[in-house]
Amino acid sequence: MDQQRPETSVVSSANFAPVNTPAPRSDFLKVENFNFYYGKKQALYGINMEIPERQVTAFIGPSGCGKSTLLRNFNRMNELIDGVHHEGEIYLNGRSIYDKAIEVIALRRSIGMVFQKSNPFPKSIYENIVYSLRIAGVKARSILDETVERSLRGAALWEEVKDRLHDSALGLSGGQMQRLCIARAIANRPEVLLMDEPCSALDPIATAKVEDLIHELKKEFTIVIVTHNMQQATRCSDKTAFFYLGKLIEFDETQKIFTNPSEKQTEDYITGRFG
Ligand SMILES: Nc1ncnc2c1ncn2[C@@H]1O[C@H](COP(=O)(O)OP(=O)(O)OP(=O)(O)O)[C@@H](O)[C@H]1O
Repeated sequence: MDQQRPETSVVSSANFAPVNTPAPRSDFLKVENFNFYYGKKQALYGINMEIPERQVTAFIGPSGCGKSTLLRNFNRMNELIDGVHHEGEIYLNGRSIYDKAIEVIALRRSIGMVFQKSNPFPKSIYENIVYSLRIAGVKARSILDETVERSLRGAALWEEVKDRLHDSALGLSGGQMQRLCIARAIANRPEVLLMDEPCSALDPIATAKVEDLIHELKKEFTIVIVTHNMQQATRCSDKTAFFYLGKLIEFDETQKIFTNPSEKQTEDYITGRFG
């Protein structure tokens, strides 16, 4: 999918600030009449939404309402589960992610994912970052080194680890490991970054660092974050989607959702009356 990246999206390796980037698309990720089933159990019902480019979109809602299921459909991760099927469409930058010409591995490179629990490989910090480049056969030291520095700077981790790049990633703190996983995801220069409760295992200081990072990263990436933390949604996101029982109840500007929601169910949820 790399050929779909705008050619003008030149990135400064120092701060990831885009230069001469064209106007962002309001429907960069587009979900159309989407239903999803685990076997006979339907988990998502008739989802329609347009996720804007280079903004942060938060998914909120009570446990089991389908937030992670939708997130995992964006890079077709759910297809790894036996017996699942879907109806409807998801488009990335105007192109169906189910297009037969699209390789799922390339799609997952374009749509990176960071999980609730950080999952670094039991390898050095350096090797964690260059892992997918090595699989792709990249050998040039200069490219590998540049990718490591760019990605670690992008994940606000470079200064903390630049002198121990060849130490095990497992020796990092929990917050550093999570930023390493973000660095690993952005090493592939994805178009979208999916984050499934990325701070739920972190202390408040590490959480604040990841939230600051999200603000920086949205200059370059389209971000979708699942969170149970209402304050986090208000601090980090531009738009918020509220899900309940597999349905998208309301999707709007974050400020509107949290100050003047249109739906009673949204209001009940954000005021803590259920869920
Ligand atoms: N692998 C699976 N097999 C069968 N059912 C599943 C599977 N994963 C999720 N489900 C079901 O799909 C529904 C939606 O789950 P999902 O994990 O997407 O919700 P969620 O909103 O992300 O929840 P949480 O906030 O607790 O992570 C739930 O009823 C859940 O039990």
